[in-house]
Amino acid sequence: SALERPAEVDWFQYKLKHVDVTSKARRGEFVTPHGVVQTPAFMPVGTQGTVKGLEIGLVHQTGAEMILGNTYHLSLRPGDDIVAELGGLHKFMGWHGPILTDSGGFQIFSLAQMRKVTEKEAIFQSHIDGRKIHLSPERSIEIQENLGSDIAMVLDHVVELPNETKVIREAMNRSIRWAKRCQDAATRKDQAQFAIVQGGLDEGLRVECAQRLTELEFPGYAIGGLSVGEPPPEMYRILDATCPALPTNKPRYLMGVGRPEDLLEGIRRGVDLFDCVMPTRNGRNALAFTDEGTVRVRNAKYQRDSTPLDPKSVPQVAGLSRAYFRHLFMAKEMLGPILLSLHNVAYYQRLMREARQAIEEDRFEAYYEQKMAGWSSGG
Ligand SMILES: CNc1nc2cc(C(=O)NN)ccc2[nH]1
Repeated sequence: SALERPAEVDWFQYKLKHVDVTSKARRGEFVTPHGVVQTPAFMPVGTQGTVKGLEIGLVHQTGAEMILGNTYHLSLRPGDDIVAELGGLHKFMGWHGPILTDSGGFQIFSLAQMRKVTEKEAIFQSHIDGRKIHLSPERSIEIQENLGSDIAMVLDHVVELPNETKVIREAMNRSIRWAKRCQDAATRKDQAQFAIVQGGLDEGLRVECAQRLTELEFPGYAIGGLSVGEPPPEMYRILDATCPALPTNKPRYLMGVGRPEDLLEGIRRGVDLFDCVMPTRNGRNALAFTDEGTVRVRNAKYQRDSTPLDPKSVPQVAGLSRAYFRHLFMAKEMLGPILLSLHNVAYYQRLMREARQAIEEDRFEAYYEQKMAGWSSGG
């Protein structure tokens, strides 16, 4: 209702609240029509209108404030027209907080078969039934407006790495032209578009791309085309070059990242927002994140281990033994993937809460050192 929705005038204004004196870590917040997002923040991925394995109330319990939906998947099934007819994605999945939808650019590169990219659009075959799909900047925005997300990502041309500089530059230039076309295609005032910086692992291209997209004055900026197999230090090198080239009064979103250590490495370089399938995908595959590193709960050494997986986890998990988790996965019980996905998403949210607190108290570097030491301790 109007009572709960923040005033329109505040929508999508990023407020930089504090910069940690020991690093480039930022504490901020931004307002969307479905609520405020405290940053740094991690978005659980809800690809097909569900954060896999988690009833939506559990997603809320973890402390997540914004979730991600995939344009490519939802447009194929059930269809963005059907979601629109049923009141939009918030109502469809029962999540009434902020939603960010990606544009499909990454799925073209990572998922679809027989793809062809022209100046007009990307053409590819559905991975569900092989149907030919045309995805243009205009169509991507139309889908995201049908879904009714609060933040829509522009459609960009993601190319695989490593690649020739000429190919990366041409894809980057096309992505900038497509970003403008997305801006021109917008019809909803209650949806903001974030631009996406591309440019491969070339610092010069990344800075040029960031500058040219900044001139188009988007409310937020993503750094895309990373975490696609490059060594982590290469990703950090690109962040070192790209973050300073982006406006300080707009959110910075690192797409598809990452492991807990990648989140802290991103935050200390000035990144505000993350999304990644790792907490849920690894949860389904019996891998738990803890302050002492990852725990493969199927490992035989846990067969008689009465110790809790993580005493600081959510109540549903904190009292259960490692032996019980091993049993659930060995017995292929559904509860295994469900509880470990819940634990991992809650772990990522606790990490973000601790990071926000550390930035406010100007001790982020010390917090970073302490977490890195714990993760490499092999607990
Ligand atoms: C898991 N790695 C990973 N890299 C990504 C890059 C993009 C991107 O550039 N979209 N335009 C999106 C999601 C990603 N996930």
